[in-house]
Amino acid sequence: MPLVTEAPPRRRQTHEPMTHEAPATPPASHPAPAGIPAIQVKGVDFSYGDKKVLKDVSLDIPSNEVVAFIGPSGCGKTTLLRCFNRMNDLVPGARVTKGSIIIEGANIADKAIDPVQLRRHVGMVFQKYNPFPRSIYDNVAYGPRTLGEKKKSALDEVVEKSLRRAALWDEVKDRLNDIATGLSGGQQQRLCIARTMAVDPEIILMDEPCSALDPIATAHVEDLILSLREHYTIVIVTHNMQQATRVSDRTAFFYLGEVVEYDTTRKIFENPVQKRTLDYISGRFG
Ligand SMILES: Nc1ncnc2c1ncn2[C@@H]1O[C@H](COP(=O)(O)OP(=O)(O)OP(=O)(O)O)[C@@H](O)[C@H]1O
Repeated sequence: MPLVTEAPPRRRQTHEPMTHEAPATPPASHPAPAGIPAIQVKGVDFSYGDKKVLKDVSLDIPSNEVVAFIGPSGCGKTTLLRCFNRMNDLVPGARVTKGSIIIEGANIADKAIDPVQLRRHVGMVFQKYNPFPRSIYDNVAYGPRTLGEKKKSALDEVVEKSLRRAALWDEVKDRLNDIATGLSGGQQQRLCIARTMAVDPEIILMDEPCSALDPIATAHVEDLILSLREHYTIVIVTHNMQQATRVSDRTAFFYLGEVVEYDTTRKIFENPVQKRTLDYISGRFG
């Protein structure tokens, strides 16, 4: 089903719409047909109060790719990421003042879009892992339970599937009732990714997901990101340019609220067109 009932179906037929009417059956993942971007950003300006922080940003994020946002601090990467699931709605005075963001063929600013449903389609993983102080099982089962799933067998299934997808199952299968905050940092971040996946999003936003992790835990999460591309579209904000080269298919370089250059990651890092991109990736500023 599409995000809004009046739009023609463009993606998964079984997916719950982002409008208020929720179907009873949990959806299955079906990536968009090739050629339809998962996210289209068209000429977006964004302001916090009267401070404009994004200026005429346009880019298409293809389905089932990993797209990295890079650029110096304060250039608007996280702001754009948080536009994709309307997290900025929670910030007083924050708003898109021009342009549109299209996900699954629907303008996500449309009144028919329910932000809660939108956040099911567009999940988010934060910089600082933030599991609930409850069991490993309960963390992953939380989303499906909130959506009304009560059957133990169905919850068991989604918990196992999500933990397997997060490459964590083998490490935690014998202690699912242990408190989640007792896991290592890297395991907690992978648990948060499993929790995000448990409600079957199509897009996962990651805001510097490895910045609080040591190199080994970072490597695990990077491997995970690469394996998840098969099922999800991933947008990752990172300050780590090696990480962008390791995990992403495309990279957007932001500077002072604008997208200076957006291309395949190889092109951005090996042969950028813009001098500012070259200066940034070669460490001349930032
Ligand atoms: N809640 C807010 N209220 C007001 N201004 C904000 C808010 N959040 C961010 N900003 C400002 O918006 C601009 C862009 O911030 P944003 O966090 O999107 O940049 P960023 O590129 O992600 O930076 P970093 O890499 O440091 O996380 C900055 O000038 C920042 O100070």
